[in-house]
Amino acid sequence: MKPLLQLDRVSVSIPIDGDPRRVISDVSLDLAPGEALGVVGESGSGKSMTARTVMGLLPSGSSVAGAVRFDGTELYGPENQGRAGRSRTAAARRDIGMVFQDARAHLDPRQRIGDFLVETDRGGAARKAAVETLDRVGIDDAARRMRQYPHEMSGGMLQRVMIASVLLARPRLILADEPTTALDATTQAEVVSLLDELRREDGTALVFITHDLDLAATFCDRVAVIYAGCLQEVRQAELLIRAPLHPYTRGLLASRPATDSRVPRLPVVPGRPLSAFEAPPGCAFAARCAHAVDHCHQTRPALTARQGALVRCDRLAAIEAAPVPEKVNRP
Ligand SMILES: Nc1ncnc2c1ncn2[C@@H]1O[C@H](COP(=O)(O)OP(=O)(O)OP(=O)(O)O)[C@@H](O)[C@H]1O
Repeated sequence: MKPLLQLDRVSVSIPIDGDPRRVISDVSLDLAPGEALGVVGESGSGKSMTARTVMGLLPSGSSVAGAVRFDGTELYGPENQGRAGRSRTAAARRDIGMVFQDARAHLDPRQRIGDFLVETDRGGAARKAAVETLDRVGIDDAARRMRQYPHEMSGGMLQRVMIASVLLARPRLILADEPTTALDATTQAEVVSLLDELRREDGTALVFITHDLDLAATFCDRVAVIYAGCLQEVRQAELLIRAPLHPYTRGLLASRPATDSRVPRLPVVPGRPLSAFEAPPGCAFAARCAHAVDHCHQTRPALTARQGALVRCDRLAAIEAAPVPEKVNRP
């Protein structure tokens, strides 16, 4: 099937303290219409920047190499030049919605929910659609809620409002960037189930960005694991959990808490995660990898097809001899 979203060897640099710094390194990913893709990695690995690249929300002075295509239209790339290119890009992006981590930070505290959802010059039909959509995302008494301000609602409700605002634009792709991280565990589960239900009903594709590999694997068809701005493994979700290939994926799985989702996550994988611009020339993960040999520190592995996965590791033959890690219980 023709991909809806395609990242083709995408690298991104943003200005940090005045200098261009690489935050995404050579990422290639395809997403089919209606597919849910989890993007998982530790803090600073470039997950948000990947979504921001697709949305055109990079800081000014950023540069993008490679190509990003949405439904055949280049959002970045050699074809996307000049005024005509920019207007095609803007039109294509109207079919993409984004849900951010902290809904409250994206809402104007002085604006009523109804005015946020419906531009003032739009008529009664638009208001009716907004009320229906609030109802659909599980907000009771939606007509009354339209008149309320953000401070009158909980974080979970505001995230539902954000989801409603995205749905009102009838997107074909939703980018959800840690949409539940700011919420308590019960509300988290409700919001994730809601996103899952809505996208299945509407046939919308979803990119679900999270630290939580289990959560991504539960709700997504495939999961991409990213480290230091670089795609390390992408695979069908169930297989990735059951038979991870990359040592980093194995490490993420081994260091998750056993069952209780209220327990804070253990620090994943010993050592500190790196940003792309800090990564050494060889394998970005080599410094933290128990299987690394000299070669790994010198040569960056290519993304290679293996057992239905794409994986970036030159030591797989050696690692396959090692057992899949068990869950580690809390001390
Ligand atoms: N506004 C910014 N100014 C400077 N550096 C930034 C900015 N935003 C992100 N970065 C840097 O870009 C790199 C990638 O960050 P990104 O936010 O994409 O990571 P992430 O995987 O989404 O992390 P998190 O889970 O913490 O949100 C990191 O090194 C981060 O420090």
